[in-house]
Amino acid sequence: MIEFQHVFKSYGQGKNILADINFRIDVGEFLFVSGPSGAGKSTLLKLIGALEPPSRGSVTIKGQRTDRLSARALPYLRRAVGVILQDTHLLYDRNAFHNVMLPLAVMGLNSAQAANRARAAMEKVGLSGKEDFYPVELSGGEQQRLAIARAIVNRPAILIADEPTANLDQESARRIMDVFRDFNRVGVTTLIASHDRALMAGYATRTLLVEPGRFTDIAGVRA
Ligand SMILES: Nc1ncnc2c1ncn2[C@@H]1O[C@H](COP(=O)(O)OP(=O)(O)OP(=O)(O)O)[C@@H](O)[C@H]1O
Repeated sequence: MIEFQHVFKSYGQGKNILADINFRIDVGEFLFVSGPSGAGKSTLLKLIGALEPPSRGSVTIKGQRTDRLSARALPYLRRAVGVILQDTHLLYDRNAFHNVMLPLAVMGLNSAQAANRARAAMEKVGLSGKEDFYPVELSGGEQQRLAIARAIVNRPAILIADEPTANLDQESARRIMDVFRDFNRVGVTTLIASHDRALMAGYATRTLLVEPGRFTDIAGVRA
């Protein structure tokens, strides 16, 4: 499903953030991406989402090498990965429903089909009834769930999230994690970068530990 072979990543002329990374992830796994700030967790997730190319080595997602895809094929691969970045990138001048509808604009669905999908996505994250709310009218946890709804509306096979529970209280954080767990239970491969090991222990079964100059693949949630 996801395979890294001898992956190196640097930005511009800078030093390697990731060096000689190798791992495989099977369909349906739930992984915790851990490590100190600035070590490269977000970079690892961006390589999986085909948002950044590797500097060297190969990243294969669903049987396709991201560095060998044409500019036309890349958006199709990106649609297989639901991405929730640290900055949720919600559009603040559109209501919740229209934020979720956005990724469907390029899918060729008619408007009734698209609206049904968007409503279903909002229901799955517990935001039914908030369709008309603007992002500023939602709590931090609700904004995160809205970002998740937008990420899953295309029914991606892989979900990656960068610190989705940062700045949330324990209860809201658990609620977010339960949303990910429910998607994972229906087969979505899930990777979450977090600083909250205790929280992740209830969900993930494997840890990718990204430290400066070191990468460790650990069974269970540790470190
Ligand atoms: N687009 C970019 N251009 C140049 N350098 C970058 C870019 N993105 C990240 N970096 C650098 O790469 C390093 C790793 O950043 P990354 O965001 O992957 O770390 P992280 O482990 O996710 O950190 P945090 O936990 O603080 O989010 C940092 O030194 C950062 O400054």
